[in-house]
Amino acid sequence: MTDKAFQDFYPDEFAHCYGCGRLNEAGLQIKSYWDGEESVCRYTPEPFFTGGFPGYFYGGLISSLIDCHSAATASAAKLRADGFALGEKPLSRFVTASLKIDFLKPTPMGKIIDLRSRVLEIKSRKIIVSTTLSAEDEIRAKGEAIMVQLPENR
Ligand SMILES: CCCCCCCCCCCCCC(=O)SCCNC(=O)CCNC(=O)[C@H](O)C(C)(C)COP(=O)(O)OP(=O)(O)OC[C@H]1O[C@@H](n2cnc3c(N)ncnc32)[C@H](O)[C@@H]1OP(=O)(O)O
Repeated sequence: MTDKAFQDFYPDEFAHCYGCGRLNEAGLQIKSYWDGEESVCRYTPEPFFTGGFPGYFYGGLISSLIDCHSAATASAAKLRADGFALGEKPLSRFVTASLKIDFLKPTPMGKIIDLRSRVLEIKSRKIIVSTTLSAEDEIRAKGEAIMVQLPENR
């Protein structure tokens, strides 16, 4: 058992992403954890991440959160599928091959954003992750990401 996040187990060279890199001081530094078969991430948007209407969250950041949480979920799911626990070996790095976002309802600023992901498919280097983004207990956006594991030599 560990209270560390998935992103804490990325090797340093893969820890500079704007959304999830723990070594990117100007980044969002999101943190993802297992909750049974789902992964979770909680984030409160900074006030300047406002979208086209005051009081609502910028859609590009919604996409970023879903993207980075999905990538971390893919990495952790691969480790788990290979029979290892978090911390037993560094996570493999997955990158986004495809990302589809449905914006279902506006997302209010100033509220905790709750991301939940499930793995739909693991096939060799490819993992498909489905994610919901909620605020105030309502789903505001959904995403489906195709994540591909970087080959060792990249
Ligand atoms: C320190 C060193 C760092 C070095 C980092 C260098 C790289 C950094 C790059 C990251 C940047 C920074 C990080 C970010 O910012 S992540 C966000 C931005 N993402 C990127 O920049 C990724 C750019 N794309 C690529 O590098 C390649 O296209 C990847 C690696 C994704 C796949 O190319 P690769 O040749 O490896 O894989 P493959 O062709 O054998 O496909 C494998 C499987 O995936 C399926 N598939 C693929 N694409 C799609 C698609 N669009 N829709 C649906 N499915 C797709 C494909 O059908 C197959 O499935 P299946 O047929 O087996 O079922």
